[in-house]
Amino acid sequence: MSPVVTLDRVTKSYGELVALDEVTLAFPRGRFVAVMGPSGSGKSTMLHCAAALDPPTSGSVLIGEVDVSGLSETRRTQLRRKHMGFVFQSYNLLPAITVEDNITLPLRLAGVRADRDWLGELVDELGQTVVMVTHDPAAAARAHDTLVMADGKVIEVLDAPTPEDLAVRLTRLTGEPVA
Ligand SMILES: Nc1ncnc2c1ncn2[C@@H]1O[C@H](COP(=O)(O)OP(=O)(O)OP(=O)(O)O)[C@@H](O)[C@H]1O
Repeated sequence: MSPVVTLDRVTKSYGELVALDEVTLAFPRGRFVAVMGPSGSGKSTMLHCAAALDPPTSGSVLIGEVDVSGLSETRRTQLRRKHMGFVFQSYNLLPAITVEDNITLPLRLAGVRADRDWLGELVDELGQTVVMVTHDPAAAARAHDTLVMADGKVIEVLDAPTPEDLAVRLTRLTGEPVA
């Protein structure tokens, strides 16, 4: 069963730049959550902190009961391999293997065989949590909830928005029409 991921006042700074600004939120078990927002709003930074890829500058990240913010790189890697699957934008995918294999790669690196019959039913049947960063309102509208980010903050949490709702909100934020 996938754990709930909780961010409590998580800030990530790169020098003077505050990429993530005191973000507090929870990714509940069994939810499919989309993350939208203008380029540079902090979507990837938030996801990297939530998935224990990067440690926050301040605040805490809990994966289940475990506070991962102060863990060593080695411990974070062990935790990721057990609990997380990743599909990055194309530059980070391994092109020779399938999407399914990309998702289960961390599990297999940890020496665990993924049961093929379980894959796909992940969210609805097994309570897996899926977080998807996208610029596509139609893709985000397939999620249960959509987080909208701007300037390192989560400015809205929308419950089952339509693609049109999302396009209007993003156009307001970016000043450019969203397809
Ligand atoms: N490793 C880094 N070093 C310095 N600045 C960074 C680093 N990673 C991200 N940033 C900065 O942090 C801010 C947030 O970046 P982030 O990649 O999280 O935005 P994003 O919303 O995912 O953008 P995009 O939609 O373009 O992928 C940006 O100003 C970015 O330049």
